[in-house]
Amino acid sequence: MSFKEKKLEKIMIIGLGLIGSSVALGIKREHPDVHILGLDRAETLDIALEAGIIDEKVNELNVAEQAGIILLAVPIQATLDYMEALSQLDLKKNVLITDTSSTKTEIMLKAKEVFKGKNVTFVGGHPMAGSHKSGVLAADVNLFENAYYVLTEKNEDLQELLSGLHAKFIIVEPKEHDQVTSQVSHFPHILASSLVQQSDDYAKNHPLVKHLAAGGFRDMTRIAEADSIMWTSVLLSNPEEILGRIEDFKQQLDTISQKISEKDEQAIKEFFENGKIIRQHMEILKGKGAIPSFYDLYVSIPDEKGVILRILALLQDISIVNIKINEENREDIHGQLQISFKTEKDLSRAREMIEFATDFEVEGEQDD
Ligand SMILES: NC(=O)c1ccc[n+]([C@@H]2O[C@H](COP(=O)([O-])OP(=O)(O)OC[C@H]3O[C@@H](n4cnc5c(N)ncnc54)[C@H](O)[C@@H]3O)[C@@H](O)[C@H]2O)c1
Ligand SMILES: O=C(O)C(=O)C[C@]1(C(=O)O)C=C[C@@H](O)C=C1
Repeated sequence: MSFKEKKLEKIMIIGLGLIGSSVALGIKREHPDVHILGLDRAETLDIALEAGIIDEKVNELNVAEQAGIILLAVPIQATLDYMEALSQLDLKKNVLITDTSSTKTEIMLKAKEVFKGKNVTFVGGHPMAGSHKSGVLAADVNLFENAYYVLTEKNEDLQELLSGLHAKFIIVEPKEHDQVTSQVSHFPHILASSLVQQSDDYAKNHPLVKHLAAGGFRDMTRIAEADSIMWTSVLLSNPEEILGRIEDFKQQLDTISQKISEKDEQAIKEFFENGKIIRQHMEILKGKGAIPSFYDLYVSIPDEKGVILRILALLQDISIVNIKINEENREDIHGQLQISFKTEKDLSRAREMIEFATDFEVEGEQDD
């Protein structure tokens, strides 16, 4: 049965939080006539129905027997439980099931176990975009714009269904996925939470810690606000790879500790130079990875009345996607205006206008 025929079927999304709701919005953007069944807690479903994210609330899993495609967007342990439960139902012939979990090895082993010999196609999925926010109220149709969407295998129907997310599909083996995400996602979340807890301990004798933290600390710790249930599930689902990253990081810290103890100026300088070059050449800075997902211009602004309106007036003929003010604790700079554009051309035009009309420091995509 092709997607077109499946599309006449109902799509079921289990878990209408940040990811499930954002996926639903993306599906509807491209396929407004798809009928989406939603399963979640009652209050979440009420919001999702009211917001047009789903078309029908369900509170029984066996309604899945009506669906041609089922998408799981709940924490990993719940995903595993649902896979088990779904395998016991009389699902549609050739039903397509996919998940969004932040790990893949455990999920794919489960799929092999419970759907073996059944008329089910299970494709592991993982959108490499998200937020520290959670829940249906955090839903964002643009969440996956320009982000990678990992699949464990190519599937035309699924990719067509999800085409409205405007993500880039990439096929990755489950084990490799869990190794890579342990480095760029799972371990960073541990670091962020450790850093804020270490700082909280230190603040007991140094209360100014809670006041003097600036943009660097803010950037490093945003994800410490992420959902504890989700991240507990992630760590328990990928323990070996994550423990390996922790051990490796301990060695990194030991190395730099030794250079500091030896006051090895050259080695310390190379340490930071190396980090700078690596970060500048990572895809995330080019808007090709998940974040910042668009083309971002950073304008350092003085603490002057009306300065932001003045900048936006200059850009009134350019399409702006998002504006953010990042506070800075620097003496001469009140903050940094982060202006996001959909295209590099818009960013370049905006940069030219601001540099022509002001003497503000401007940085953008072009800066390698
Ligand atoms: N948050 C991110 O940045 C991100 C990014 C990519 C993938 N993911 C993955 O997406 C999945 C969902 O994460 P999220 O960020 O949307 O979390 P979330 O907390 O925003 O949403 C989870 C939703 O699932 C519901 N839920 C939980 N247990 C349930 C159950 N047993 N039955 C029905 N509904 C249940 C919750 O009520 C909530 O609405 C997770 O597997 C996570 O690993 C998260
Ligand atoms: O953007 C964020 O806040 C995220 O944490 C998203 C993020 C990550 O980058 O680690 C979190 C979990 C996912 O599985 C994928 C992406």
